[in-house]
Amino acid sequence: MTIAILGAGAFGAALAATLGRTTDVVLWGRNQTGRAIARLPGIELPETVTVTAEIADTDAAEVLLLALPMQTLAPFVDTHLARLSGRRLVACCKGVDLQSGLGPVEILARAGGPAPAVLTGPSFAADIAIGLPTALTLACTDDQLGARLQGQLSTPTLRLYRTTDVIGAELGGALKNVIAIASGVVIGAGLGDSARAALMTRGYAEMQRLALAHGARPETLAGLSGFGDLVLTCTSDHSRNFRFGRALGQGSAFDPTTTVEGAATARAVARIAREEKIDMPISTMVAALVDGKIGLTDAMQSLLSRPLKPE
Ligand SMILES: NC(=O)C1=CN([C@@H]2O[C@H](COP(=O)(O)OP(=O)(O)OC[C@H]3O[C@@H](n4cnc5c(N)ncnc54)[C@H](O)[C@@H]3O)[C@@H](O)[C@H]2O)C=CC1
Ligand SMILES: O=C(CO)COP(=O)(O)O
Repeated sequence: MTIAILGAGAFGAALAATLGRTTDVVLWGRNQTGRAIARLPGIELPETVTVTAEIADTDAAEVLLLALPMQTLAPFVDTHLARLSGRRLVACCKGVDLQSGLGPVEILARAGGPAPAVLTGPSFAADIAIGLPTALTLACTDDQLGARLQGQLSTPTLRLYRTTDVIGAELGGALKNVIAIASGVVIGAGLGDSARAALMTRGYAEMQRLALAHGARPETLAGLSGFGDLVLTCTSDHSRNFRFGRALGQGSAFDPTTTVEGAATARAVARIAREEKIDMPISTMVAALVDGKIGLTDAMQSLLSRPLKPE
């Protein structure tokens, strides 16, 4: 069997590195030259991985993993619709499309193939690539297909759990990035670990509020794709979302070419919360901070002065 990975960034390359230990992989990057991966330096891909800049090389693969930044997914699918049509697709991105408010699986469904899946959960690319133990969620509404993918995409060090709750898995992965930015802000502004714990907990409450309103199951939010990834991303210096928030909190510069999924997703979530009247104070504040519509002091004041209420 051959698996194709579209997107030779950090996550795509990490998946290629681990999947290449058990199967043939084609890793496609739009500007890829040679085998070195710019976004994941120092990783040597196994011989089973073909690295290419020619997208037609992915045409024979049984499964296609799309490891692209969320805001590029919809235009990518539209551009390559004929090529993706009817294929077995797995989204490997975390976020909400700013333009449409859709998650990655609904966007992949445009290609009209078997039920698309999403692979999400707590994992840093660098950890997966060097074979450190990692557990992720594979979500697919078709459980038979999900079970097949679970087997095909698990490796000795990458353990996949399965669910049919696609909405819950997608929203957990999208929303935790927004809360990770907020956690970074708290740490960057010197507010301390206690404040971060409070923020993560209240952030988790608002993740659940939005996800359950959209039909997610609570146990999915409590699993790897929700709680698990929230913990990882809010507490680790390896997270780009956390580091971006920390730079905001410190008032320091941040490399604008870094992929920070939570920034656009915060804007999308703030809009959804407003339209659907769902109380999402932290995500709304992150969107305002990212867009420079509010300063740090006002943001903190506004969160701390909310009416007291039962937990
Ligand atoms: N890096 C990590 O540790 C993890 C990342 N993810 C998710 O994976 C997704 C991708 O992130 P990374 O690989 O980390 O980002 P990255 O910044 O390392 O790489 C993104 C790649 O996408 C390519 N790309 C951008 N726009 C494109 C387009 N229009 N067409 C084709 N290629 C395009 C870039 O050239 C780059 O190679 C994100 O949604 C992220 O949340 C998920 C788990 C772990
Ligand atoms: O999603 C991730 C970990 O699960 C990667 O986090 P960052 O995108 O914040 O680096």
